[in-house]
Amino acid sequence: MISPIKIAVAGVNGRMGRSIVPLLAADPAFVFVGGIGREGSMGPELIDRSAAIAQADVILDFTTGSAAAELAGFCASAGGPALVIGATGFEPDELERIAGAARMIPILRSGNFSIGVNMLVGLVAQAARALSAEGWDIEILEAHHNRKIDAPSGTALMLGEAAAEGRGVSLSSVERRGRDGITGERPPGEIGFAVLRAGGLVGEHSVLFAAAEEVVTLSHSALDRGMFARGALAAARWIAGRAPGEYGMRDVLGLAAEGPNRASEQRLQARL
Ligand SMILES: NC(=O)C1=CN([C@@H]2O[C@H](COP(=O)(O)OP(=O)(O)OC[C@H]3O[C@@H](n4cnc5c(N)ncnc54)[C@H](OP(=O)(O)O)[C@@H]3O)[C@@H](O)[C@H]2O)C=CC1
Ligand SMILES: O=C(O)C1=N[C@H](C(=O)O)C[C@H](O)C1
Repeated sequence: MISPIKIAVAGVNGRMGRSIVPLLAADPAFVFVGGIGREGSMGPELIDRSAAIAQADVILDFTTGSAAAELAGFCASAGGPALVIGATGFEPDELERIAGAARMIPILRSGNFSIGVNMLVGLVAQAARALSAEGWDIEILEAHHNRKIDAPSGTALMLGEAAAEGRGVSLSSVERRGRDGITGERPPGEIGFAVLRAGGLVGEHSVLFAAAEEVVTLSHSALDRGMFARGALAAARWIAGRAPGEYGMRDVLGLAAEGPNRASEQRLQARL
Protein backbone atom coordinates (compact mmCIF):
# COMPACT_ATOMS: atom_id res chain seq x y z
CA MET A 1 0.00 0.00 0.00
CA ILE A 2 1.30 3.51 -0.85
CA SER A 3 1.61 5.66 2.27
CA PRO A 4 -0.37 8.90 2.30
CA ILE A 5 1.46 12.15 1.53
CA LYS A 6 1.91 14.28 4.66
CA ILE A 7 0.78 17.84 3.95
CA ALA A 8 1.14 21.09 5.90
CA VAL A 9 -0.62 24.28 4.77
CA ALA A 10 0.94 27.74 5.18
CA GLY A 11 -1.81 30.35 5.29
CA VAL A 12 -4.23 27.80 6.74
CA ASN A 13 -6.53 30.49 8.19
CA GLY A 14 -6.94 32.25 4.84
CA ARG A 15 -9.54 31.79 2.09
CA MET A 16 -7.44 29.24 0.20
CA GLY A 17 -6.22 27.48 3.36
CA ARG A 18 -9.81 27.03 4.48
CA SER A 19 -10.73 25.58 1.06
CA ILE A 20 -7.85 23.08 1.12
CA VAL A 21 -8.14 21.54 4.61
CA PRO A 22 -11.55 19.83 4.09
CA LEU A 23 -10.31 18.36 0.78
CA LEU A 24 -7.24 16.93 2.51
CA ALA A 25 -9.40 15.39 5.24
CA ALA A 26 -11.62 13.73 2.63
CA ASP A 27 -8.79 12.25 0.53
CA PRO A 28 -7.03 9.08 1.76
CA ALA A 29 -4.01 9.95 -0.43
CA PHE A 30 -3.16 12.73 2.06
CA VAL A 31 -2.63 13.28 5.77
CA PHE A 32 -2.94 16.86 7.06
CA VAL A 33 -0.18 17.40 9.63
CA GLY A 34 -1.08 21.01 10.51
CA GLY A 35 -1.12 24.62 9.42
CA ILE A 36 1.41 27.45 9.56
CA GLY A 37 0.05 30.91 10.38
CA ARG A 38 1.37 34.42 10.70
CA GLU A 39 3.37 34.88 13.90
CA GLY A 40 0.98 35.30 16.85
CA SER A 41 -2.08 34.06 14.96
CA MET A 42 -4.36 31.54 16.65
CA GLY A 43 -6.21 28.46 15.46
CA PRO A 44 -6.71 24.80 16.36
CA GLU A 45 -4.79 23.54 13.32
CA LEU A 46 -1.70 25.73 13.78
CA ILE A 47 1.65 24.08 14.47
CA ASP A 48 5.12 25.53 14.75
CA ARG A 49 6.83 26.22 11.38
CA SER A 50 9.82 23.99 12.26
CA ALA A 51 7.44 21.17 13.28
CA ALA A 52 5.65 21.50 9.92
CA ILE A 53 8.99 21.39 8.07
CA ALA A 54 10.07 18.32 10.03
CA GLN A 55 6.79 16.41 9.63
CA ALA A 56 5.48 17.23 6.15
CA ASP A 57 6.38 15.66 2.80
CA VAL A 58 4.91 18.70 1.03
CA ILE A 59 3.97 22.18 2.27
CA LEU A 60 1.28 24.07 0.33
CA ASP A 61 1.82 27.82 0.61
CA PHE A 62 -1.06 30.27 0.16
CA THR A 63 0.29 33.27 2.09
CA THR A 64 2.04 36.22 0.42
CA GLY A 65 5.04 36.54 -1.90
CA SER A 66 7.38 37.58 0.90
CA ALA A 67 6.18 34.87 3.33
CA ALA A 68 6.46 32.19 0.63
CA ALA A 69 10.03 33.24 -0.24
CA GLU A 70 10.98 33.12 3.43
CA LEU A 71 9.43 29.67 3.86
CA ALA A 72 11.27 28.40 0.75
CA GLY A 73 14.56 29.42 2.40
CA PHE A 74 13.71 27.58 5.64
CA CYS A 75 12.64 24.43 3.76
CA ALA A 76 15.80 24.48 1.62
CA SER A 77 18.04 24.88 4.70
CA ALA A 78 16.36 21.84 6.25
CA GLY A 79 16.75 19.81 3.02
CA GLY A 80 12.97 19.48 2.62
CA PRO A 81 9.99 19.16 2.45
CA ALA A 82 8.87 19.89 -1.13
CA LEU A 83 7.00 23.15 -1.55
CA VAL A 84 3.94 24.03 -3.66
CA ILE A 85 3.61 27.82 -3.82
CA GLY A 86 0.27 29.31 -4.81
CA ALA A 87 0.98 32.73 -3.31
CA THR A 88 1.35 35.67 -5.71
CA GLY A 89 2.71 39.21 -5.49
CA PHE A 90 6.47 38.65 -5.63
CA GLU A 91 9.31 41.17 -5.70
CA PRO A 92 12.17 40.17 -8.06
CA ASP A 93 14.54 39.37 -5.16
CA GLU A 94 11.92 37.01 -3.66
CA LEU A 95 11.75 35.10 -6.94
CA GLU A 96 15.53 34.82 -6.90
CA ARG A 97 15.44 33.41 -3.37
CA ILE A 98 12.87 30.81 -4.46
CA ALA A 99 15.02 29.88 -7.48
CA GLY A 100 17.98 29.45 -5.09
CA ALA A 101 15.93 27.25 -2.75
CA ALA A 102 14.82 25.13 -5.72
CA ARG A 103 18.43 24.05 -6.19
CA MET A 104 18.08 22.17 -2.86
CA ILE A 105 14.42 21.04 -2.85
CA PRO A 106 11.59 20.59 -5.39
CA ILE A 107 9.42 23.72 -5.65
CA LEU A 108 6.31 24.04 -7.79
CA ARG A 109 5.03 27.57 -8.16
CA SER A 110 2.02 28.77 -10.11
CA GLY A 111 -0.09 31.90 -9.94
CA ASN A 112 -3.08 29.80 -10.93
CA PHE A 113 -3.82 26.09 -10.34
CA SER A 114 -6.84 25.88 -12.65
CA ILE A 115 -6.79 23.70 -15.76
CA GLY A 116 -8.52 26.39 -17.78
CA VAL A 117 -6.01 29.17 -17.10
CA ASN A 118 -3.03 26.94 -17.78
CA MET A 119 -4.57 25.95 -21.11
CA LEU A 120 -5.37 29.62 -21.82
CA VAL A 121 -1.67 30.49 -21.42
CA GLY A 122 -0.90 28.39 -24.52
CA LEU A 123 -3.76 29.95 -26.50
CA VAL A 124 -2.63 33.48 -25.63
CA ALA A 125 0.93 32.77 -26.79
CA GLN A 126 -0.43 31.31 -30.03
CA ALA A 127 -2.72 34.30 -30.69
CA ALA A 128 0.04 36.81 -29.91
CA ARG A 129 2.34 34.99 -32.34
CA ALA A 130 -0.30 35.13 -35.09
CA LEU A 131 -1.54 38.71 -34.58
CA SER A 132 1.27 41.19 -35.16
CA ALA A 133 2.10 44.15 -32.92
CA GLU A 134 1.64 46.58 -35.84
CA GLY A 135 -2.09 45.87 -36.21
CA TRP A 136 -3.15 44.32 -32.90
CA ASP A 137 -3.02 45.85 -29.42
CA ILE A 138 -2.89 43.48 -26.43
CA GLU A 139 -4.62 44.45 -23.18
CA ILE A 140 -5.02 42.20 -20.12
CA LEU A 141 -7.96 42.78 -17.78
CA GLU A 142 -8.37 41.15 -14.40
CA ALA A 143 -11.04 41.47 -11.70
CA HIS A 144 -10.93 40.02 -8.17
CA HIS A 145 -12.58 40.30 -4.75
CA ASN A 146 -12.01 43.35 -2.58
CA ARG A 147 -9.72 41.50 -0.10
CA LYS A 148 -6.98 40.77 -2.64
CA ILE A 149 -3.76 42.61 -1.75
CA ASP A 150 -1.58 42.28 -4.89
CA ALA A 151 -2.02 43.66 -8.43
CA PRO A 152 -1.86 42.78 -11.22
CA SER A 153 -2.81 39.22 -10.26
CA GLY A 154 -0.29 36.41 -10.66
CA THR A 155 -2.53 35.03 -13.39
CA ALA A 156 -2.57 38.33 -15.31
CA LEU A 157 1.24 38.34 -15.21
CA MET A 158 1.29 34.72 -16.48
CA LEU A 159 -0.93 35.75 -19.39
CA GLY A 160 1.24 38.81 -20.04
CA GLU A 161 4.35 36.63 -20.15
CA ALA A 162 2.64 34.27 -22.59
CA ALA A 163 1.62 37.19 -24.85
CA ALA A 164 5.13 38.67 -24.73
CA GLU A 165 6.60 35.24 -25.51
CA GLY A 166 4.29 34.94 -28.54
CA ARG A 167 5.56 38.34 -29.72
CA GLY A 168 9.19 37.35 -29.09
CA VAL A 169 9.82 40.18 -26.58
CA SER A 170 10.35 40.38 -22.83
CA LEU A 171 7.27 41.50 -20.90
CA SER A 172 9.26 44.02 -18.86
CA SER A 173 10.22 45.88 -22.08
CA VAL A 174 6.59 46.35 -23.26
CA GLU A 175 4.32 46.21 -20.20
CA ARG A 176 2.13 49.14 -19.10
CA ARG A 177 0.76 48.75 -15.56
CA GLY A 178 -2.34 50.97 -15.57
CA ARG A 179 -2.93 54.44 -17.08
CA ASP A 180 -3.87 57.78 -15.56
CA GLY A 181 -3.81 61.40 -16.75
CA ILE A 182 -2.40 62.61 -20.10
CA THR A 183 -0.91 59.32 -21.16
CA GLY A 184 -0.27 60.10 -24.83
CA GLU A 185 -1.21 57.76 -27.63
CA ARG A 186 -0.78 54.03 -27.11
CA PRO A 187 2.57 52.88 -28.57
CA PRO A 188 2.34 49.81 -30.83
CA GLY A 189 3.56 46.65 -29.11
CA GLU A 190 2.59 47.74 -25.60
CA ILE A 191 0.96 45.07 -23.36
CA GLY A 192 -1.40 46.85 -20.98
CA PHE A 193 -2.81 45.70 -17.64
CA ALA A 194 -6.10 46.88 -16.13
CA VAL A 195 -7.24 45.87 -12.64
CA LEU A 196 -10.64 45.85 -10.89
CA ARG A 197 -11.30 45.01 -7.23
CA ALA A 198 -14.94 44.52 -6.22
CA GLY A 199 -17.12 42.44 -3.90
CA GLY A 200 -16.60 38.70 -3.88
CA LEU A 201 -15.35 38.12 -7.45
CA VAL A 202 -13.29 34.89 -7.42
CA GLY A 203 -11.13 35.70 -10.46
CA GLU A 204 -11.86 37.06 -13.95
CA HIS A 205 -9.19 37.32 -16.64
CA SER A 206 -9.45 38.49 -20.26
CA VAL A 207 -6.84 39.08 -22.92
CA LEU A 208 -7.96 41.45 -25.68
CA PHE A 209 -6.36 41.48 -29.10
CA ALA A 210 -7.77 44.66 -30.61
CA ALA A 211 -7.36 45.80 -34.23
CA ALA A 212 -8.94 48.85 -35.86
CA GLU A 213 -11.99 46.92 -37.03
CA GLU A 214 -12.19 43.76 -34.93
CA VAL A 215 -11.40 42.38 -31.48
CA VAL A 216 -10.50 38.86 -30.33
CA THR A 217 -11.03 38.18 -26.61
CA LEU A 218 -9.70 35.12 -24.75
CA SER A 219 -11.07 34.88 -21.25
CA HIS A 220 -11.44 32.74 -18.14
CA SER A 221 -13.84 32.98 -15.19
CA ALA A 222 -13.18 31.24 -11.89
CA LEU A 223 -16.53 30.35 -10.32
CA ASP A 224 -15.33 28.70 -7.09
CA ARG A 225 -11.92 28.67 -5.38
CA GLY A 226 -12.38 24.92 -4.63
CA MET A 227 -11.02 24.40 -8.16
CA PHE A 228 -7.73 26.13 -7.19
CA ALA A 229 -7.56 23.93 -4.06
CA ARG A 230 -8.02 20.74 -6.10
CA GLY A 231 -5.31 21.90 -8.51
CA ALA A 232 -2.95 22.51 -5.59
CA LEU A 233 -3.56 18.96 -4.32
CA ALA A 234 -2.84 17.57 -7.80
CA ALA A 235 0.40 19.58 -7.71
CA ALA A 236 1.26 18.16 -4.25
CA ARG A 237 0.72 14.61 -5.48
CA TRP A 238 2.88 15.33 -8.56
CA ILE A 239 5.79 16.93 -6.70
CA ALA A 240 6.10 14.47 -3.78
CA GLY A 241 9.38 12.61 -4.21
CA ARG A 242 10.60 14.66 -7.23
CA ALA A 243 14.20 15.85 -7.68
CA PRO A 244 15.06 19.43 -6.66
CA GLY A 245 14.11 22.02 -9.28
CA GLU A 246 11.55 24.68 -10.14
CA TYR A 247 8.34 23.36 -11.66
CA GLY A 248 5.02 24.84 -12.76
CA MET A 249 1.41 23.75 -13.06
CA ARG A 250 1.87 23.24 -16.80
CA ASP A 251 4.34 20.44 -15.89
CA VAL A 252 1.62 18.78 -13.78
CA LEU A 253 -0.92 19.08 -16.61
CA GLY A 254 1.51 17.86 -19.29
CA LEU A 255 1.29 21.22 -21.11
CA ALA A 256 4.87 22.41 -20.58
CA ALA A 257 6.20 20.85 -23.78
CA GLU A 258 3.54 22.65 -25.88
CA GLY A 259 3.67 26.35 -26.78
CA PRO A 260 4.84 28.41 -25.04
CA ASN A 261 7.97 26.27 -25.21
CA ARG A 262 9.98 25.05 -22.20
CA ALA A 263 12.32 28.06 -22.19
CA SER A 264 9.41 30.48 -22.26
CA GLU A 265 7.68 28.43 -19.59
CA GLN A 266 10.66 29.00 -17.34
CA ARG A 267 10.57 32.75 -18.05
CA LEU A 268 6.83 32.69 -17.44
CA GLN A 269 7.28 31.01 -14.07
CA ALA A 270 9.91 33.57 -13.16
CA ARG A 271 7.24 36.29 -13.31
CA LEU A 272 4.42 34.72 -11.30
N1 LIG B 1 -2.25 29.90 -7.37
C1 LIG B 1 -3.60 29.92 -7.28
O1 LIG B 1 -4.32 29.18 -7.98
C2 LIG B 1 -4.21 30.85 -6.30
C3 LIG B 1 -3.42 31.73 -5.62
N2 LIG B 1 -3.95 32.57 -4.69
C4 LIG B 1 -2.99 33.37 -3.95
O2 LIG B 1 -2.83 32.76 -2.66
C5 LIG B 1 -2.55 33.78 -1.70
C6 LIG B 1 -3.54 33.67 -0.55
O3 LIG B 1 -4.84 33.96 -1.02
P1 LIG B 1 -6.07 33.99 0.01
O4 LIG B 1 -6.17 32.69 0.71
O5 LIG B 1 -7.22 34.52 -0.74
O6 LIG B 1 -5.55 35.14 1.00
P2 LIG B 1 -5.90 35.32 2.56
O7 LIG B 1 -5.47 36.71 2.90
O8 LIG B 1 -7.30 34.91 2.83
O9 LIG B 1 -4.95 34.28 3.29
C7 LIG B 1 -3.58 34.43 3.43
C8 LIG B 1 -3.19 33.75 4.72
O10 LIG B 1 -1.76 33.80 4.84
C9 LIG B 1 -1.46 34.13 6.17
N3 LIG B 1 -0.14 34.76 6.23
C10 LIG B 1 0.21 36.01 5.85
N4 LIG B 1 1.50 36.23 6.09
C11 LIG B 1 1.98 35.09 6.65
C12 LIG B 1 3.25 34.68 7.15
N5 LIG B 1 4.29 35.52 7.12
N6 LIG B 1 3.38 33.43 7.64
C13 LIG B 1 2.33 32.59 7.67
N7 LIG B 1 1.08 32.92 7.25
C14 LIG B 1 0.92 34.15 6.73
C15 LIG B 1 -2.55 35.07 6.62
O11 LIG B 1 -2.60 35.08 8.02
P3 LIG B 1 -3.66 36.01 8.82
O12 LIG B 1 -4.94 35.21 8.76
O13 LIG B 1 -3.06 36.07 10.18
O14 LIG B 1 -3.72 37.31 8.11
C16 LIG B 1 -3.77 34.43 5.95
O15 LIG B 1 -4.37 33.46 6.79
C17 LIG B 1 -2.59 35.10 -2.46
O16 LIG B 1 -1.28 35.47 -2.82
C18 LIG B 1 -3.41 34.79 -3.69
O17 LIG B 1 -3.13 35.62 -4.77
C19 LIG B 1 -5.27 32.56 -4.38
C20 LIG B 1 -6.13 31.72 -5.06
C21 LIG B 1 -5.66 30.80 -6.08
O1 LIG C 1 -6.11 36.25 -4.75
C1 LIG C 1 -6.92 35.52 -5.39
O2 LIG C 1 -8.08 35.33 -5.01
C2 LIG C 1 -6.43 34.86 -6.59
N1 LIG C 1 -5.16 34.95 -6.86
C3 LIG C 1 -4.47 34.34 -7.95
C4 LIG C 1 -3.85 35.40 -8.82
O3 LIG C 1 -3.27 36.35 -8.29
O4 LIG C 1 -3.92 35.28 -10.05
C5 LIG C 1 -5.31 33.32 -8.68
C6 LIG C 1 -6.77 33.62 -8.74
O5 LIG C 1 -7.00 34.53 -9.76
C7 LIG C 1 -7.36 34.06 -7.41
